Amino acid sequence: MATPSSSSSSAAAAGPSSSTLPPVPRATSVLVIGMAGSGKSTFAGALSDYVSQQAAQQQPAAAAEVTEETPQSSPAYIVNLDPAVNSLNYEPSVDIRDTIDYKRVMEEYNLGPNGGILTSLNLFTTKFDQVLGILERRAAEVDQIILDTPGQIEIFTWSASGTIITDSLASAMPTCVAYVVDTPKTTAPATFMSNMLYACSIMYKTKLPLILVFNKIDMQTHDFALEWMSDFETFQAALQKGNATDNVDVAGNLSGARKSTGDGSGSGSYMNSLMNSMALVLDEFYNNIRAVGVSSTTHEGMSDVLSTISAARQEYLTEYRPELERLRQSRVEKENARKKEEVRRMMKDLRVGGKGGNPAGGSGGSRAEDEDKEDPRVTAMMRGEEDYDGNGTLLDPDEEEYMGQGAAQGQAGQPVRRGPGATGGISIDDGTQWPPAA
Ligand SMILES: Nc1nc2c(ncn2[C@@H]2O[C@H](COP(=O)(O)OP(=O)(O)OP(=O)(O)O)[C@@H](O)[C@H]2O)c(=O)[nH]1
Repeated sequence: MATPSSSSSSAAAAGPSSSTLPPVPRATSVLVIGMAGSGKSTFAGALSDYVSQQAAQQQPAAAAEVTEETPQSSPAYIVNLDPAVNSLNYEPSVDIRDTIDYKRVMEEYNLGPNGGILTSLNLFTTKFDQVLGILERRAAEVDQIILDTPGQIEIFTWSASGTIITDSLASAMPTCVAYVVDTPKTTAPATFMSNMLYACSIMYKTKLPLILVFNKIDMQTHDFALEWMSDFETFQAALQKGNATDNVDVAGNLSGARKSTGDGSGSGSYMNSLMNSMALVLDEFYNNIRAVGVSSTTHEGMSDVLSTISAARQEYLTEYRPELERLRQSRVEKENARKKEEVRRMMKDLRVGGKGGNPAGGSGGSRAEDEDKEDPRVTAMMRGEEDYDGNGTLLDPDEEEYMGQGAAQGQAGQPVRRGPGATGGISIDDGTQWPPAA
């Protein structure tokens, strides 16, 4: 839930009105990503329920002192992006299954289950601009927009459609990734390390604030994970207790079949030393990452999740958004420079063989000087200062307006004809003719 303080700081971070980005909306979008069965859907539904309960509790109390500026909590908005899910523990506001029939996609394209999910997501992404339009409207009314992703993690994280969805969302509103970890299944050092490397790669790829959500803490506390992340030596000690793939219970005892050899090397010594090195590499990741423990079934830890989402929103505003703004600005500048260069080349071409007049505004100076000068008409058109019909609408060549424009430039009120059999050519009002007369 975005707190009042986060809302006001969002407005401040929205930056000057010259920003090329849309204003910062009230909502934060949360992309729920995680390994199959980690509890993504259960977590998405639980988060939404929790936000609704909070809203219900807060609103009667706030009713007496409500002003127009008071931000009100409201239920989250959920998007289901998993086309293959059978049943959900929440009612999605937007559901990929309403648009795409995953089983039919499999039949039509002769695909297996994963190919079917990927193709369904690709097809859905072609409509994502419409979905984004809906989400942008909703972003003014709710605090959270939760997106539940497909079960197979790589279908979303390593596909073009996943990237398009993530990037579009992140350009429209504050966005963070909630990386859901199945805590009871992560007590083996090797599984833990794999999960952390995956989370790190997602953060690296999306560049978005990431929250590690240790789920299912009703079954297994996540304290061991926090300890491994904050103290390298405890992770090393867990490795030395035995094979890296053996589970370590809460008290640090091995629960796997193979027990420690007692010599401290463990049976997979190459793997252990590799993981030792990787744990050191991940140190920087651990130092800066936000981690929370939650039970999606009992709602334990949900309030921590909400405050962590608020912190992630702040990180988006202070780090991701300025970078996005800078990239947009440089893209706009490059595009303007490209257009300017094209116009300059076009004007140069028009001068070739032209009679006397210089459409680029030259007036007898050297050619190099003329090339550097801007034609005021062109400059005005590029800046949109002149009455210029370049509004993106395709002009119908048969329409009067178009013929009229030609007629103004053609001979004796005759429209200019182009293409095969054209006789008029292009005439510029200072007398230059293209193509030049033979
Ligand atoms: N005990 C407990 N079980 C949970 C919790 N969260 C999810 N589960 C269970 O874990 C199983 C998988 O949960 P889902 O929400 O379907 O997981 P998912 O990641 O969305 O699954 P896929 O999308 O199919 O990969 C279900 O049986 C849930 O009931 C939790 O916090 N505690």
